Amino acid sequence: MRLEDVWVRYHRQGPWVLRGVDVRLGPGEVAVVLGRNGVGKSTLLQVAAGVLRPGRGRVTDRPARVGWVPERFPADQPFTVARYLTGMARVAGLRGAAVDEAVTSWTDRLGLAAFRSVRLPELSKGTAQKVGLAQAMLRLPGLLVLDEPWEGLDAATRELVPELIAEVLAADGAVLVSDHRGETVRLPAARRWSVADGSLTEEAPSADEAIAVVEVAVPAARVAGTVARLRAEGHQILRVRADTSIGTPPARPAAGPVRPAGDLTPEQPAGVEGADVVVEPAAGEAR
Ligand SMILES: Nc1ncnc2c1ncn2[C@@H]1O[C@H](COP(=O)(O)OP(=O)(O)OP(=O)(O)O)[C@@H](O)[C@H]1O
Repeated sequence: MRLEDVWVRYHRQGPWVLRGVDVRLGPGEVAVVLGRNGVGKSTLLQVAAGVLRPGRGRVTDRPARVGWVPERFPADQPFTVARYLTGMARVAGLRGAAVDEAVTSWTDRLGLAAFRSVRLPELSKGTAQKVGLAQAMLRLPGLLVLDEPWEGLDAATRELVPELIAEVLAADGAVLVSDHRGETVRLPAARRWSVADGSLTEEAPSADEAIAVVEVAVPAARVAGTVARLRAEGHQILRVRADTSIGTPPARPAAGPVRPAGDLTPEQPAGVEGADVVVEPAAGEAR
């Protein structure tokens, strides 16, 4: 997705909140939008999500499926949690049994099972925020936009946010997230975009730290999950390769043909006995 020379103001004669923002976010990338209160972070996110049209400029290559989680979930709607999420699943294009499956699985995962028949206006702010997260994830989005997602959430759900982000990234989606609480230390691999005076600047990763490469061996069946988790923790995945020379548990059944080293990608881990994941810590990570 790309923002091309994006200008935004809220009134015809009002001040420009964003002035000529030009930035690109690729598949599998996460960016954190930083800046002081009122500087325009939410404005930028709304433009990226497609809920606000820029006065000038344009957004190109936005993925078809966007998950948008506003800073405050609009809970003043006369639906129960289940009715609302069912409707949102249909809006997201799910049909038949997939609708109930998605609603059940996301309400379970976000601790909303006990609230399925509760009306939205009766929810606490934190519970309503969880409904906001659930509706964005009902169908895995190609772009997930989260405005201050940690705000008002309980500790367990705060822990879950990086996991959801990792799942979108693992499927080659992109994620944009704003943060003024410093919670995005949980996303050390994220690009950092700073908004000030209507402009966006990207903070360069610190280049003065030594980098080490760590090789990790995992069962082939767990490669995709391991890669997603390491990425979410901020590590850069350099390579995934098959390696039969590493001690294999004797009870393990013989596998199919083993691909040569270098033949695997994190997205295509199948068909090997075991695999090495070579990771490198993200720049700036404490060691
Ligand atoms: N709907 C609106 N109508 C008029 N002005 C608005 C509107 N929404 C935002 N603004 C103004 O645009 C500017 C940027 O607001 P925005 O919410 O994007 O900032 P922010 O960086 O996300 O702030 P915060 O960290 O407090 O959420 C602010 O001056 C704000 O008052």
